[in-house]
Amino acid sequence: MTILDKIIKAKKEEVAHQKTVVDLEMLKEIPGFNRECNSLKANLLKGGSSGIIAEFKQKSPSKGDINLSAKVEEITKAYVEAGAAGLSVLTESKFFGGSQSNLVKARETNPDIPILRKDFMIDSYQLVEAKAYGADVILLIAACLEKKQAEMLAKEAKNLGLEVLMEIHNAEELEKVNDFVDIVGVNNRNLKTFEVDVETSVKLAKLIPEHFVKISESGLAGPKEIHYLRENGFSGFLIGETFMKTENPGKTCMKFIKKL
Ligand SMILES: O=C(O)c1ccccc1NCC(=O)[C@H](O)[C@H](O)COP(=O)(O)O
Repeated sequence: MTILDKIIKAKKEEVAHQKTVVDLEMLKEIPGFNRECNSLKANLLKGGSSGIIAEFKQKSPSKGDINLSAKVEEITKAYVEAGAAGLSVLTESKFFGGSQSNLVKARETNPDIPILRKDFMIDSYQLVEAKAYGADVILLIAACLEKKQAEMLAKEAKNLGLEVLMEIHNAEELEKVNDFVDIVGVNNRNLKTFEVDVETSVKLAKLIPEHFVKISESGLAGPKEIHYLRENGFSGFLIGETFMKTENPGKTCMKFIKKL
């Protein structure tokens, strides 16, 4: 069983359980559900944008514990002050130590910044959750979804006013990118070996249709890589560990952005 298989198995169980705790109608009554979303796409395309999507990530399958004592309000506020174009908040708990409550807190602390709900989306229930708890953008991982399922989830997300980021790891997965997708993300992390290689982004960029906003994800460690990726057509850069592993993630993010 691959790590992705394990995550999706656990996610199916979690979603089934969650539906029995908070049903769809209850979710739709949460005030956040009727919010107007902030646009990550617009922020990434804005002149002078850092393009940095700064992630709140406390642990991961590849690195284990990263920063378990981190406080989401403090760090996301500092990321925004540092000039991040958007935030990414992990809500997957078992493998990444995330939570819905972190998403809610990040939203309350930072009302105007686009927030990506970073999770493994397999069911429309999770889209309603994402909207209600404060996300503006949802992630669809091509490797976890059938083509039809990806299209249905993307369409439903758009109907809720959310933006859609679809993540690919290879050229074959590009065929799952559909007309409802706003942003295509190339993940540099090989999910079998956990190795990261920026060349994955550069190679795939040439195959992604021009009209999609492109972001590069994972393993980004320094401004040089960001310049190289910009030269290759990327407008956004999703960074977690490089910031979160330091004593002061907000300060590290600020120093990083100043060097861009
Ligand atoms: O980070 C992992 O170990 C991981 C393992 C399996 C599936 C997904 C995984 N990461 C999700 C992400 O996309 C990253 O959190 C994100 O791109 C930031 O990456 P990084 O800057 O390397 O923390």
